[in-house]
Amino acid sequence: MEIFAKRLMATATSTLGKKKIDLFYDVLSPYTWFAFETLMRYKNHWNIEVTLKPMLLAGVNQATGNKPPGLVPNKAIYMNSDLARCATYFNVPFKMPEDPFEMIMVKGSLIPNRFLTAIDMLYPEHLEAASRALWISGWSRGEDFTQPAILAKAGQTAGLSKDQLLKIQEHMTHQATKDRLRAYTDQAIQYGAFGSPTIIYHKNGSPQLFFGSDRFPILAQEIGEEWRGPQPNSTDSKL
Ligand SMILES: N[C@@H](CCC(=O)N[C@@H](CS)C(=O)NCC(=O)O)C(=O)O
Repeated sequence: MEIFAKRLMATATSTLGKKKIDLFYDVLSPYTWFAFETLMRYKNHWNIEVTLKPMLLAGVNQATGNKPPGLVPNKAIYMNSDLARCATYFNVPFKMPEDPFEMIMVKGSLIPNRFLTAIDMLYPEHLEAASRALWISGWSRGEDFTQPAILAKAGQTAGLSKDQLLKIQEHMTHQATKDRLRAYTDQAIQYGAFGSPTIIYHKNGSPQLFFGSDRFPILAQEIGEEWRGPQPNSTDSKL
C-alpha cells in the first residue's frame, strides 16, 4: 500500500505543471512520423507531457471533406521530393514505398490503427515503440502493415511478448477498441483537425491546434519553450 502511494505521488509530481500536448496521428501519414519523432525527442527537453492518440486519417478526411494531398497530381510530385528532404532534416529513415497509392488509397490504416489502439488500451507503455515500429515497417521497409505477420513483427520489435500479441490480436476485434479509435478520431475533428499530424496544446484548458511537422518553431513560441531544431540533443537516439 505504501509502495502504491509512493508511486502515485511520483507520477503526480512528474506530470505536475507540465504543458499538456496531444498528438493525434495516423501511421499512414509519413509527415506525421517526422512530427512524432521530434515530439518524442523534445519530451526530454521541454516541460511537456505528450499523450499519443492514434486516429483514423480517412475518418478525418471523410468528416471534413478533405482528401489525401497525393490525389492532387502536382502535390504528389512535390511530396515525392519534399518527403526525402524532410527525412534528411528530421533524421528519419524514410523511404518511399513502391506503390504509395495502393498503400494509402486501397489498403488504408484501419488495421494498424486498431492494433495501436489495442496496445494503448492493454499495454500503453509499448505504444510509442509500436508506433515507431509500424512507421519503419511501412515507410522505411515498404512492408504491408495491414498484414498480421507484419503487425506481429512490429509488436515484437516494440518489446511485446507472443502472449501479449495474442491478447492484442483478440482485443483488436472488440467493440471497445473500435469505439476508442472512433472516439479519438472524433475528438480530433472536434478540435478542428483536417489532417495528420494534428498537435493540440492545451493552453490553460483552451485547445490550440497545430497542423504539420513544420509547425514546431511556432509551437515552441506558443508554449514558451526553445526550438533547437529537429534534434535537440546530438545524443538523441538515432533510428
Ligand atoms: N506541411 C505539413 C504537411 C503534412 C501533410 O501533408 N499531412 C497529410 C497526411 S501525410 C495531410 O493530412 N494533409 C491534409 C492537408 O494537407 O490538408 C508537414 O510538413 O508536416
